[in-house]
Amino acid sequence: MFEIRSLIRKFGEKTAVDKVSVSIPDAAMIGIIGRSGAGKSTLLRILNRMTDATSGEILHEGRNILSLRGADKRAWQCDCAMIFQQFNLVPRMDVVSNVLHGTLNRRSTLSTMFNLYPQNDIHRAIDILDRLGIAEQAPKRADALSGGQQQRVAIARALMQDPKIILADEPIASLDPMNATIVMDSLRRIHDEDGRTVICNLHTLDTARRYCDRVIGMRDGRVVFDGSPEQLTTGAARDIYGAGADFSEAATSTDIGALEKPGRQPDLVSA
Ligand SMILES: Nc1ncnc2c1ncn2[C@@H]1O[C@H](COP(=O)(O)OP(=O)(O)OP(=O)(O)O)[C@@H](O)[C@H]1O
Repeated sequence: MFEIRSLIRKFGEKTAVDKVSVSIPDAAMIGIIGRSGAGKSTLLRILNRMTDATSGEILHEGRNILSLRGADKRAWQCDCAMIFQQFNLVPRMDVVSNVLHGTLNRRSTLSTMFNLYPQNDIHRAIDILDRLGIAEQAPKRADALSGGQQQRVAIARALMQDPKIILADEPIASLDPMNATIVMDSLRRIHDEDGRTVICNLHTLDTARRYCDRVIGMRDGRVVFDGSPEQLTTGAARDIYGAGADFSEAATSTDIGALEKPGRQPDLVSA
């Protein structure tokens, strides 16, 4: 479990994250929603220590992770893998080498320079690709794959780090509905089977409702909603998006919502 306390991040006059306090239990599957500029990416980047906070604390196992330096900071970043909207693969490199990049933090500079990977790591990378249904793509160049396949390679690279937490920043924003479903199914399965915490920034309500056990809504840097998908009514969504009475859920939905949610009753949504 980790606890975010009074987290603030300012960019000049702009407060991107404004006194956010949230507890994240172990093995959680959480969706963060909110309109563009609400502070979702900045929050995830602070969690992973890619961006510094202006003030506040993130407590984990008795330590404030915002104070970690050097090897301790790198160890935290290993425990806390990040997935991005644009996949961030090395396009001209083959798939398996991209996945092996997930081990960079624990390898020597020399072995990295000469692309020398232990046999065990190569087998593990292929096993992870197999788990994600793309083992046959292993020898191909990353840029020869579809967007959905590339995002699964990025997930495989994250799993190579054996992280406790996966932070996914708009992981399906560049994908068509079918590939978005495959990627979200993969993240949910990783959570269910491995007990890893998954925190996803999502810009569509239906995806958050369908895949997450808890939804956090941000508006102007603040947390304005924190509850179950069932509590995320149209009225609550209207508050999060700062919309008027003419707020339409369709504007924040993909076709994923049209699919039946596995093992759940259809969501009852009322204003
Ligand atoms: N490096 C930066 N320099 C200046 N301002 C920034 C920087 N990063 C973010 N911001 C500002 O902070 C606010 C929050 O941005 P952030 O990207 O966290 O929002 P978001 O909810 O993730 O939006 P989106 O879905 O569009 O990515 C925005 O007003 C943004 O312009």
